[in-house]
Amino acid sequence: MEVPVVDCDQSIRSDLEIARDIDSALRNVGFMAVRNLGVTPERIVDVFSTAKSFFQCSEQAKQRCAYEAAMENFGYQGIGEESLDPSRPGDLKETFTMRNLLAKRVSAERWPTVEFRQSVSAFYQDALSAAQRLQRLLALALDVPTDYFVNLHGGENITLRLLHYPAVTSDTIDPQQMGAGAHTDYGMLTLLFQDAVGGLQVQSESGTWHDVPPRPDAIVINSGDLLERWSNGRYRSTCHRVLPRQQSTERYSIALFVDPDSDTLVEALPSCVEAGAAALHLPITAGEHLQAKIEATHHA
Ligand SMILES: O=C(O)CCC(=O)C(=O)O
Ligand SMILES: [Fe+2]
Repeated sequence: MEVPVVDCDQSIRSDLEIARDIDSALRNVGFMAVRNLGVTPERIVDVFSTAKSFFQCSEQAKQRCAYEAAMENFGYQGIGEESLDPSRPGDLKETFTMRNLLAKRVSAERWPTVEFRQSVSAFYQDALSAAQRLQRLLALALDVPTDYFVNLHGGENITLRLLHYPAVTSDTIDPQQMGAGAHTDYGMLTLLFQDAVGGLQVQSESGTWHDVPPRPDAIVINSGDLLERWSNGRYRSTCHRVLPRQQSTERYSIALFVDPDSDTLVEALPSCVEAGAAALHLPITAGEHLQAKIEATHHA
């Protein structure tokens, strides 16, 4: 199962052609590597350097910005505090999560530094523009008005997350532990920026795991549970995981979870349900799905 590469360069292809490629990638794999979405390499380098400086701080400094509650979904979580696969022990990663980060909901002292906040905010804005471009292409593929998805994502559940997978030795970890346990993403889309180390894997329908090799020029994008529901199963919310960094180098990645506003009722779109057939799932509000998932995976 290869993750298809999709080029979004509008100067060489029409939106319709790009939308067709996205449609085919999300149908077949649920993951794609997307080039030319408009996030500049400089912006990406800057935010990775911000993430590195933060995770290199002392445990005490990081704990000053500790995550407090799933309802808020903001702050630092240390190694083992989350199991993306709740049947496994805690993930071998540390994270800094920022839901709705431009909304100034949390007080200034819960941010590591002013520079950190500026760097992640600038990155967030660029990554969000890229996400909105994809949402408009998906609206074309799914035959809804251009801004259908953009309008349902005002930001209250859009979440930026910095991730650090430290190098670990096999004698100090539980053999059941993963960098990130097998899971599907909860919302509409995830944009994932990864460094050159690798470790992300996607699962095929037969259960086999396949590497998603890092590409310096592409963003990894996958469809989540709520897009699977909107599309009545046409797009897959593919299970994925990150291997632990055993006896090797550490890894950094950054994810933007593009999740709908809580009161959005997510139900199969007419273009995805055959005439006379029933939809695969009952309608659900985005808020109930997202909150239940977050609460099921957090230990602390
Ligand atoms: O770090 C990665 O490559 C993937 C992380 C991930 O799948 C997630 O946080 O949902
Ligand atoms: Fe994920």
